[in-house]
Amino acid sequence: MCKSPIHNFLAELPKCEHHLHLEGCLSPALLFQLAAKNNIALPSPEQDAAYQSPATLAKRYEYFENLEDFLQCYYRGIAVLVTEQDFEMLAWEYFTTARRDGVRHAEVFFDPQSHTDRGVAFETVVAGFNAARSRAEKELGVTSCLIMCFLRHLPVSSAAQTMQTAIEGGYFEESRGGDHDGGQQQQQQQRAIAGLGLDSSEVGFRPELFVEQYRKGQELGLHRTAHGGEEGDPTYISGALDTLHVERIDHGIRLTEDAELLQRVVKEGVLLTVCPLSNLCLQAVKSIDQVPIRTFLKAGVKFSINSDDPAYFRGYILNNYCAVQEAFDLSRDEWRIIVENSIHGSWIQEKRKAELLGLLDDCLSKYADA
Ligand SMILES: Nc1ncnc2[nH]cnc12
Ligand SMILES: [Zn+2]
Repeated sequence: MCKSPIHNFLAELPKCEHHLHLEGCLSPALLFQLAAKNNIALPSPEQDAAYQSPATLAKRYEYFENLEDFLQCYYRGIAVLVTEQDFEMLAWEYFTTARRDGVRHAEVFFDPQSHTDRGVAFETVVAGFNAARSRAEKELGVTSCLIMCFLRHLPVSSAAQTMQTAIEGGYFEESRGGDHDGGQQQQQQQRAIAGLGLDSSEVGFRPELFVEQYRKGQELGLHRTAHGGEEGDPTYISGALDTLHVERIDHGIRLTEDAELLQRVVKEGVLLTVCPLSNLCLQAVKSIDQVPIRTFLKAGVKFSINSDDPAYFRGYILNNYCAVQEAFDLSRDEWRIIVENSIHGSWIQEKRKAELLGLLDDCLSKYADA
C-alpha cells in the first residue's frame, strides 16, 4: 500500500485498463508451476542462472536494461503456456488481481504469433483467454475485450497469416453474447476478438509495415491501436495515426518531443495508454516524475494509466496509480479527468460507459471530504 493520504480513493476509482499484455501477467511462481506441469525444460544454471527458482527469477526482473532485454525474458517465459487451461489460468490471475485493484473494464492484448510459432493452436489460446473473460464478467463484474497484437519484429507475412487464421476462424465476427448485467435485458453484439494491436521491438520496425493488416481490420469494423513512442521517436506515433488509422496509441510518451503532433493528438482526441512503471522499469524514464503526466493534463492530451506487464514491472494498475500520485500529487479533479477519459476512451457501449461514470460519481462523492 502506498503512503498517499488518498490511497483508498485511488483504490476505489472505477478503472478501465487499456494496456495490458496477458502474457505479461505470467508471474515467476506460475511460470515454474506450468513448466513442471507441462514438462517444459527451463534454462540450466550454465545457460541462465536466473531460472533456478521463482525467487531467482523475481530477482532477475528487478532490472531490465531496455525493452529488448525485457522482451527476451517475456518470450522465454511464454514457452510454458501450452494448454487451454494454462491460458485460462493466466488470464484468471489477471482478472482477479485487477478487480482487487478496482478494474471494472479491461481491454487486454495477446500475442498469438508467440504461441502459434511454437505449435500451439490459435484456438487453444483464444478459447482459454475467452473462458477467463466470461468468468470474469459473471463472477467479478469485470467486462473486457480481446485485442490481437502483431509482433512487429517478425516478418509481415507472419502477421498476414495470423490475420487470415483469425478471419477464417470467424474470430472477428459478431455473435450474440450475454449483456454484462446478466443478460436479462437486451443482448449485445460481441466479437471473440474486438481489435488489433502492434507490439514487441519498436525501433526499426515501423508501423507502416503493417498497413495491409490494419486496412483489412478497419474494413471488418475492428478497433485499432498500436504501440508507439515508447522507445521510438514521434514519427512512430504519426506513422501509426496516418497509415494504420489507429484510435489509440499505446505508451506515446515521446509525443512531448513534437509540439505540432501533440496538438494534433489533442484535436483528434486520440487516447494514449500510458504505463508509468513500465517506462521506469525499461529505462524510458529515470523516475516516474519524468513521465509526462502533467504536460499531458495541461495540454488536454487524453490518457489512461495502465500496467503493461504487471508480473515484470512491479505491480498491477493500482501500483501505477499510486506511483503517479506520489510523483505528481494530483488533485481529485485531475483524477476525475483521467478516469473519465479512460471510460470514454473504452471500446464499450454507451450504457456500460454510463454505469462506469455512475461508479465514478459515487467514488467522488464518498471521498469528497476525506
Ligand atoms: N512494453 C511493451 N512494449 C512492446 N511490446 C511489448 N510486449 C509486451 N510488453 C511490451
Ligand atoms: Zn505494451
